[in-house]
Amino acid sequence: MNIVVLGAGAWGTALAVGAAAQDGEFRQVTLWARDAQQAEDMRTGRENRRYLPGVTLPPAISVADGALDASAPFLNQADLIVIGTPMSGLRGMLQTLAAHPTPVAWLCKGFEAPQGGESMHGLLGHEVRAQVAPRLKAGVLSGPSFAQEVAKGRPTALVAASEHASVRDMLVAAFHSPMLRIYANDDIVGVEVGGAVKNLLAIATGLCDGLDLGLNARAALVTRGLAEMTRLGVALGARADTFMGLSGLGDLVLTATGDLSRNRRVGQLLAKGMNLSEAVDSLGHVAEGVYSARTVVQRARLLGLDMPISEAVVALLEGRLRPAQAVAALMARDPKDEGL
Ligand SMILES: NC(=O)c1ccc[n+]([C@@H]2O[C@H](COP(=O)([O-])OP(=O)(O)OC[C@H]3O[C@@H](n4cnc5c(N)ncnc54)[C@H](O)[C@@H]3O)[C@@H](O)[C@H]2O)c1
Ligand SMILES: O=P(O)(O)OC[C@H](O)CO
Repeated sequence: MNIVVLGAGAWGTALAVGAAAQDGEFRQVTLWARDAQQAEDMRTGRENRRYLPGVTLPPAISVADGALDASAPFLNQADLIVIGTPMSGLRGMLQTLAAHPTPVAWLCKGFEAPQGGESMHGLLGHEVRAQVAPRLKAGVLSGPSFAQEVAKGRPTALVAASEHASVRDMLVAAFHSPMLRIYANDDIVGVEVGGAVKNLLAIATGLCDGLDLGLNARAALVTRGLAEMTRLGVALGARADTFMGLSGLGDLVLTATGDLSRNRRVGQLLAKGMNLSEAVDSLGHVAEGVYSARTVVQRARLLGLDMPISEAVVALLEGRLRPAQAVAALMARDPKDEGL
């Protein structure tokens, strides 16, 4: 099987390693980086020192770079093309691949930043695809997964979501292995809402832990955050049970509690008094929740939904509330019934 991964950040590299390390079947993996210097460094050192240090690139990985052209031979030879960029790179990649017959999957989790001004709202990956590449057979690979653990072969379960069975099947064939279980799901709306909203909630729990508010408070945020995620997803057309799965509850638990999370780290740093741009710059990696949060709230408001935790996170990121004020605002809300 021939797999191409476009984007050599932490997660694209980890999945390239996961696919290339499989025994018993011929695998050729091409890892494309937009930065020629980074690509040369990976070729010579057999390591992605910038984004995934300490992990050796297996021989089955070849590294490509240069301007990405839809007619590049390595793209035409692929059985599966995986887009490993952040949400900010997805639209351009899908435009480039729009006429390709090969199945495509993206890895990014979030809402794209609004295109065309602040009054517009951002889109999920499948909505961007519908706009720019409607004929492309595509889907998303999501679920609880820190790149460093996958690259080291630690047990992980993911979900492959697409409306096309052929894309789900191709993702399972490409990545399912003894250490990496891939479940299939046809609810791409639910899977994408889960991946986007859990990032914002991880900022909230990072803040909660950074302020030392306690484990009770964190459990409350995770549980009521799951209710917000489900509320938004169902209103956008998802199935409620998807939020009990890997891309919903699973990824929320991982990201909201795991110290490898960059989104959680942003919340912890804000709690310590760092400003947002310093916190983001200190990561060296993307934290999608920072860029998606406003769209989560915007879309919830358009649908008439109440999402108080998400509202508090946006107020905090925009500097309208300080950390302690955000907590006070959440606790001061009127009593209500528990349900969704
Ligand atoms: N790191 C993880 O553990 C992990 C796990 C699951 C999902 N994700 C998601 O995967 C996506 C990528 O995360 P990451 O951790 O690999 O990010 P990262 O910050 O480690 O790397 C991002 C990479 O994308 C490249 N890039 C950015 N814009 C690009 C563009 N327009 N064209 C080409 N390349 C571009 C950068 O040069 C960099 O190599 C995010 O949406 C993230 O939420 C990450
Ligand atoms: O480090 P984060 O917060 O971007 O989270 C990484 C993955 O999405 C966890 O599943």
